[in-house]
Amino acid sequence: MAKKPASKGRPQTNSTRHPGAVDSVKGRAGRILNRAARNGAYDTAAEQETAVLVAVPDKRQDDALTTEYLDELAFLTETAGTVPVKRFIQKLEKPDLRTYVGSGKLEEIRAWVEHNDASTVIFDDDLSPSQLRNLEKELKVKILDRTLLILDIFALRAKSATARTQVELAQYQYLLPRLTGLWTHLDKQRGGVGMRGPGEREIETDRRVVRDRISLLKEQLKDFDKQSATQRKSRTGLIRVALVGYTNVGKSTLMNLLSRADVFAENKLFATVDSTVRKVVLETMPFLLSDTVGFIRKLPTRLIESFKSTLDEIREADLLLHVVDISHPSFEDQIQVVNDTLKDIGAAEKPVILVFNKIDQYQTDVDPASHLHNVEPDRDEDLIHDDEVLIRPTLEQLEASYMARLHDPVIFISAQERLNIDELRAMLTRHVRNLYAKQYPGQAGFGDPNDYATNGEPTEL
Ligand SMILES: Nc1nc2c(ncn2[C@@H]2O[C@H](COP(=O)(O)OP(=O)(O)OP(=O)(O)O)[C@@H](O)[C@H]2O)c(=O)[nH]1
Ligand SMILES: [Mg+2]
Repeated sequence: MAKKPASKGRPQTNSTRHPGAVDSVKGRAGRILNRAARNGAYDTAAEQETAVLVAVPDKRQDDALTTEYLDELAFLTETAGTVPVKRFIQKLEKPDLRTYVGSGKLEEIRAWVEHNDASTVIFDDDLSPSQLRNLEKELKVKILDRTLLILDIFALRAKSATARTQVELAQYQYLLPRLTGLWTHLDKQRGGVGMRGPGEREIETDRRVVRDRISLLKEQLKDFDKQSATQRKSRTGLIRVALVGYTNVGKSTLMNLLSRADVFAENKLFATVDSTVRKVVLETMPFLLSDTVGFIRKLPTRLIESFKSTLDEIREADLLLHVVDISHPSFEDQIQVVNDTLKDIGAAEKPVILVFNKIDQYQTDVDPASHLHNVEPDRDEDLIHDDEVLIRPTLEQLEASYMARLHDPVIFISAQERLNIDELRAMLTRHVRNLYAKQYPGQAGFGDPNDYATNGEPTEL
């Protein structure tokens, strides 16, 4: 039996957050999207829901890694306001082309879902349009994949017009190839073989409506880009520093600390979707500091690209503060994901300070499955041992090895407990000063805080 989730006190989410489904796309396309949302096909948070998590690791994938990936999926699920209750794992050479898992495992999942009345099944990889359709048909509950789940959290978090437009664009781009399948499916249901429902031409018209919407959103984003480019021009003459890193590592906490700003920080994934820029003054030297959206593994490049305006903050930075949560069991993996993403967006060559955060929380033995505790394991797979702990090197050992190994400057801090913050400030000051000397030689302006009329206080830009 599944452990029933405690739903009391959990946040209730009851909106259909798919954007165009309800209010953006008019006409038949809107109605069809709307119906899809009502059917639950793309609605990720109709009410307090329970979710089954499914992973299909590569046969060679390490079991501890599978646990960590699933743990992250459970954390994402919780962040989206859904309670993960059960996990299924199937090791395969390659996911099944038709239904992602094999037919035996699919039957197991179906039986469990039916017996326990779960409302959603979430897959840890992206599903193809036909996999999504087949799984919906077989399991008869809402099917989500990783991208859709992340998009849903983005939609929940995005506040600024730019961020909302970026999320909406990403959602439509995700949806477009899936519409064809969805409609064919609905049409078939209605008319059966040889049905004379809406013909190809009509479907094509509907798809065009969605494509038009995508073009419109792209145009809007271009306007936003122009505005922010103008804004950025007015800020020339100042060195730009960007906080980057995996999601939930403490970027916003550090931003608040360094700039005395009030940026939303929370123990949830993707607390920050909008980027924030502040002017910070250290030892009378001003510079710009921006807080950005966190990265995560398996984020499709297409999705990253719709966040272009946000990522421009990173691309145009003179220095990156790469924040790492050293207390996380897979922090090294996370560093790699961030470096790969930086490469993807063309920001790999920038100077970096590697900031290892959360040293207060560092333990030598860690549980790699903190979010999976109330999630019933897959009994058929002997992969996850709940009492499994990882034994790690001491913080001193790690510090020594990272200091020796990396070319980039490294610092170990706790933003929350304010450990080593003065050292970080000093390091940052040194680097920013050098950048000024290099980029604005002969310009001594930053020595006088009055030049910038900030009175030493951070300014919202
Ligand atoms: N123990 C500990 N917790 C920290 C530290 N720094 C931040 N946190 C916590 O970690 C969580 C995430 O912090 P955020 O500052 O929101 O992280 P972020 O990198 O901005 O996250 P996203 O915007 O979601 O990508 C919050 O609950 C913080 O309170 C630290 O030094 N030690
Ligand atoms: Mg943040």
